[in-house]
Amino acid sequence: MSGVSVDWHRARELAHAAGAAAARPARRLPLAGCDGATLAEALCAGTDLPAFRTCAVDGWAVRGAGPWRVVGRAAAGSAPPPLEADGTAVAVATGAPVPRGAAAVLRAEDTGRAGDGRITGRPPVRAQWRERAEEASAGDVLVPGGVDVTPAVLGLAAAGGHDTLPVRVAPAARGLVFGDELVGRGPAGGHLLRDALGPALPGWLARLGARHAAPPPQPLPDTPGAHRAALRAALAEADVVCTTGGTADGPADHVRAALATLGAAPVVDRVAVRPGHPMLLAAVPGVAAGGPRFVVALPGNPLAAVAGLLTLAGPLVSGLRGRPPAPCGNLAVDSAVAGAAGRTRLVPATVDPATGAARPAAHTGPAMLRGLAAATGLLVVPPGGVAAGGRADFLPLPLWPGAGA
Ligand SMILES: Nc1nc2c(c(=O)[nH]1)N[C@H]1C(S)=C(S)[C@@H](COP(=O)(O)OP(=O)(O)OC[C@H]3O[C@@H](n4cnc5c(N)ncnc54)[C@H](O)[C@@H]3O)O[C@H]1N2
Ligand code: MOO
Repeated sequence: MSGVSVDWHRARELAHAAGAAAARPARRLPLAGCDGATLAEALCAGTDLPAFRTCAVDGWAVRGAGPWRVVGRAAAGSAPPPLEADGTAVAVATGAPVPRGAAAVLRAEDTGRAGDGRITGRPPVRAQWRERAEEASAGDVLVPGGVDVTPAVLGLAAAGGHDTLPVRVAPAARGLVFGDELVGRGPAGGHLLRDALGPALPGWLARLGARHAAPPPQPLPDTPGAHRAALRAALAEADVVCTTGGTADGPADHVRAALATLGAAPVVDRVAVRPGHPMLLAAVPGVAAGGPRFVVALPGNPLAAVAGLLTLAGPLVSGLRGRPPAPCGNLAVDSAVAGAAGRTRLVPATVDPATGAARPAAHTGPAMLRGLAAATGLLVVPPGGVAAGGRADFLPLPLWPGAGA
């Protein structure tokens, strides 16, 4: 595989389009299986919310002027007796239907008892009930399609009377870390380096909106055979496979050759960006029914790998989930940042809460994670650089599961 470096913004568009074209059809799943999926259609209220006029306090539903004679009791979940005469009251619980004929509901603590046992008190100015349909009428759109199913959306769907939802489930993802020089535990030292990507990949993929089954990847050998075998196995179970290392053209860089043997077709091969230039997105047809699967090959330098994740894997996963890619903001930048000749530069940065300006982090070399760990986004610096006080695009880091990029 070979190719001309693709512009950074264009690479994100191509990755998103590839994902969107391969998005699986929506499925109707029980609520218990929908957390973290994407709502495929608008969620509409199946009933009025609330479905009936509901007591908002524990106390007394009354009719006419007091004092009121107690004629019955309405527990939550049971049909209340009606109030048929002025001067009568029914004991009500929060959540019970307001009895027919009630003019008011009084809080228990605002009432007393007359000597003959009748209820005394003054009806409140504000109704102590929830009006039928005050939150929504049956058929109203509660949540638009295309958004994340969060626990709040699940609760709302249940309140609206739904047992299932039409969703696109999060694509399955698998990370593969290659490098003979890597150790999976303990300190770096001698000629060995601690793997900084295996522990991070599942979390990054979850934040992009994909599911990574445990356990985190462990380092694999830098051999053509190990690449082929690991890619084959991972593609059999995951929609998106993210590899790290072996993307350059050195003697131990095997990912492109391994992908060629699997019949993979490049979607984006090398991006005009620093760090992360040798990144690759390829589609692998025919591995499973229902559309191609994808390999995102990320460079081994840790910050370059994250740059690749946000450039290619983020928009790809958003497309597969039936969502748009995360938009870049555009911020003032509080100090000058040099450009990289002919390439976009991605620089970890924070946003100054007082001024709203982006502040480039320190320690942002391709092999460093220190600047990224403190950052909330990547500043997208054009090839000509940006002057202090100038403006640049800013891609927020996905910092919570499903946030997307
Ligand atoms: N002759 C060329 N050399 C390089 C080029 C090039 O175009 N021509 N590109 C450079 C760029 S840019 C990058 S980025 C890297 C890409 O390297 P690879 O994807 O082939 O990755 P490796 O060579 O395996 O590793 C690079 C670097 O990162 C360290 N590494 C790898 N994996 C991990 C990990 N999981 N945790 C921590 N560190 C890791 C590895 O030890 C190397 O130091 O290539 C440049 N070279
Ligand atoms: O992509 Mo590399 O990280 O520019 O050094």
